[in-house]
Amino acid sequence: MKTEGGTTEQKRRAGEAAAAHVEDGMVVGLGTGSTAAHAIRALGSTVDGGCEIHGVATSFASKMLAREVGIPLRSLDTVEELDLTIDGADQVVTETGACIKGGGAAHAREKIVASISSELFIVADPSKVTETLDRSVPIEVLPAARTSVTAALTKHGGTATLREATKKDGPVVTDNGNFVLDCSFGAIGGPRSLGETLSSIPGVVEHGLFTGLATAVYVGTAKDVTCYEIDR
Ligand SMILES: O=C[C@H](O)[C@H](O)[C@H](O)COP(=O)(O)O
Repeated sequence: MKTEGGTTEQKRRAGEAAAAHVEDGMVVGLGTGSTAAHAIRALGSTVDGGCEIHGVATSFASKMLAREVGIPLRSLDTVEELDLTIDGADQVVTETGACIKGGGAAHAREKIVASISSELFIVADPSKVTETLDRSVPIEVLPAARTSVTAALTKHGGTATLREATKKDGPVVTDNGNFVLDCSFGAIGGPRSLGETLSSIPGVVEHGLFTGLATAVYVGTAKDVTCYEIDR
């Protein structure tokens, strides 16, 4: 599992602080990645303690971890709404909650789950916090559209690279059977409008720019956690 950047302790504090808000009866979106995994483990302990919740996984990885720690699951294709989702980010602006996600190629399902959640808590370590988003944006594409989408991204000022797998020959294949283009735009001044542009390109399944979704950002440090509440 990807662990670049912050320390395990920072991630654990953020994940556990967010998980502490889960209450009996909630349906909870389970994010993907090394930081969200700490929240999933904390929720497993809550279930062990008698709290009755259901989880909705955003990836095969989070589904396996949720099963391992005993969280009862509902399938994403059966739910209309969720109470709360806890998820990580590759980069986040704490003032607005805008973030880049998809370092683990899970952003398509993550965005569906976030979009139907009353609350979205982003959990992060300090290395993820920025004033301006400027990392590459992961873009999930239909395999047949990788060349046409790459050309469209170039026209929009981006430089796209097909994400290669590390322990398999060829490209990364997402849980949905698609490819991922990592597209650099430099500093992103208007993430919402860039997101709308990306969504309009035929063949794009989903992009990793999340705007207007987060309701709080939890940033864990070595000693404590800071919570930034977002007015969305
Ligand atoms: O596709 C993966 C997700 O968007 C992750 O939530 C994101 O990459 C952050 O992961 P991590 O907490 O491991 O840095």
